[in-house]
Amino acid sequence: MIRRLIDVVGPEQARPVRRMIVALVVGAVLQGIAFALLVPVLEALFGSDPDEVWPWLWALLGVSVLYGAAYYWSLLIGFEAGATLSRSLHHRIGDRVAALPLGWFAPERVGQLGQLATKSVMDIMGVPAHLLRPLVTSFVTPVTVIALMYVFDWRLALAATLTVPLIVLVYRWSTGLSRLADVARSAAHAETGGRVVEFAQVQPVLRVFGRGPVRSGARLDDALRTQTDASRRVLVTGVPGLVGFVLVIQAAFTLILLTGTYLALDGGLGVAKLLALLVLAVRFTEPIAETAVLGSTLRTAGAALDRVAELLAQPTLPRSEDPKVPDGNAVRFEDVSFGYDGKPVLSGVSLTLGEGTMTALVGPSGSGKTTVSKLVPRFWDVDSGVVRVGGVDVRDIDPEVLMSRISVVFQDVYLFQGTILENIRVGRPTATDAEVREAARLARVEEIVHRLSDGWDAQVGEGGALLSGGERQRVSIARAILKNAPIVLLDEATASLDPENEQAVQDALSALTAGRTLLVIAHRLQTVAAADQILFLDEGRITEHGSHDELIAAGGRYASFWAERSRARDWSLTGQVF
Ligand SMILES: Nc1ncnc2c1ncn2[C@@H]1O[C@H](COP(=O)(O)OP(=O)(O)OP(=O)(O)O)[C@@H](O)[C@H]1O
Repeated sequence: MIRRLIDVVGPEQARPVRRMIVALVVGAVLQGIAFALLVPVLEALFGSDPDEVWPWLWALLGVSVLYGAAYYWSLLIGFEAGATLSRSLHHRIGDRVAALPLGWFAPERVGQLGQLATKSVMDIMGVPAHLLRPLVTSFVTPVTVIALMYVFDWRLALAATLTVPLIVLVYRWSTGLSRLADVARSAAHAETGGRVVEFAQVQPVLRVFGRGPVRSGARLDDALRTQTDASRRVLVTGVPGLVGFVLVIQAAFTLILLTGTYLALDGGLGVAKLLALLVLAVRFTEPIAETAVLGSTLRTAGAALDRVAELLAQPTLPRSEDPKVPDGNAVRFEDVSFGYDGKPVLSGVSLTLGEGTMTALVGPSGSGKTTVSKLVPRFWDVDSGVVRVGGVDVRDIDPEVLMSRISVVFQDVYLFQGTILENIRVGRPTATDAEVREAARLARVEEIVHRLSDGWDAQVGEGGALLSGGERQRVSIARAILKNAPIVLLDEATASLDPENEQAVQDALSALTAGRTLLVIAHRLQTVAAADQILFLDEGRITEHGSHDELIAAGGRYASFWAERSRARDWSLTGQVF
């Protein structure tokens, strides 16, 4: 646990943790010595000359004062270590997150990250202040006590030593039992959390289809039942372990008691010394018994450490040692293959997006269109082949330079809590107010602003919840216009927009895309018709490419698709139609 903690906080922040451990060990040894001094104190008190007690009493007082000082010192370091730990963990998590490839940020990961930066960090912060002390004390104090017992009576000390392996075994057995049940309970908690969210999200769909909350309610009920069962299992499996551990400690004490009584009856041990050693034996077992209740807290902290360690071990986006500057803004894929977690998605894709031209990418759902667009800004790196921007492998371009050349407009637009202007300014934080307003005008965001009661100061709500889908996309296009990057990657909205919004989005796009290298994942007839070239992607391969006329003349899948869709009135190039 301590080694994992030091690994996670990093070597430079490990010093306060190490100092804390030293303070705790010193404190625990002094505590053990103070307990052991009770033996000569009691012996002297019950002996023939009670005055002999004074030197021992002074020694006990001295050790107790030193123990108090060590305790105070460890408390101070504990608080300092907790604060340093939280700062260092947040920095390390933040640095790693900033260096992770953009593809890592799937929605579920973002949720986990929130948990990690709050709850897991809190759990780890508590380790120095609340866990290290009992952990160190429960080990070091009994060891000191046993070692000093050997000074007073080796036979009783031996009896105490013999109980140690048994205590360790039972401790391992009891924590092993609870660990399995704890894991099941954590999984059940997570599942219930997910079902509660689903239960809330699915309400509109179920009610619209007249089903009521029955099905998802049943799933939630199942999850709650599993959670209750898992919690009961924690008790059922945890309690025997706990009771077993307490019993073995009692047994250890009884063994020492019996040995001592036997030795006293035999005349080999004085009653005063026996009493004193029994007091010592109590001090030997007490700290160990206290660790029994720490099990679940220890596992929680251990799990938090594992989660943070896992994030810190995520590979970051490799940066070139010798970055090159792209010459121009054409984009080329050369024999690119790529897969997610070993599952191939693109194989042998070669394509060219000429500088200042528009390319429409069409194909069935799941054929890999979005993946193609995400390889350009290095959301992921290719498995084989090369993606080039301006003739340079994107892996050899400084990531900031690469991103400065690319604007991305996805379907799922995220807006920050704030005003519309603040949201547009994200495109180029150094832009003047006039530039931001001009971008807003070109993307037809001005019209939205006029409709809102607070005008430009209106808040968009978290995630842009107070705007419609089409309006959010217009704000996102305004951001891209303000950024003024020469390469634009655009995932055209599949969701139907009302005619007014649709026209506004089209106008906004025209303002954004004029004269740029444009890759558009096309879903609308007019977009495909306007493209300089069309690429047809099927199962991760470009199966057809050319202009609209060429592809129609070739009579391939694009042509049949075209014929079919031309018959339909409100058509779209989404996957279901293929
Ligand atoms: N982050 C990811 N992790 C794992 N698999 C993924 C990920 N993103 C996409 N995939 C898988 O890769 C394949 C291609 O997905 P992609 O989104 O590129 O297709 P698409 O042609 O854009 O589909 P659509 O038109 O439906 O958006 C799909 O099978 C998808 O399930």
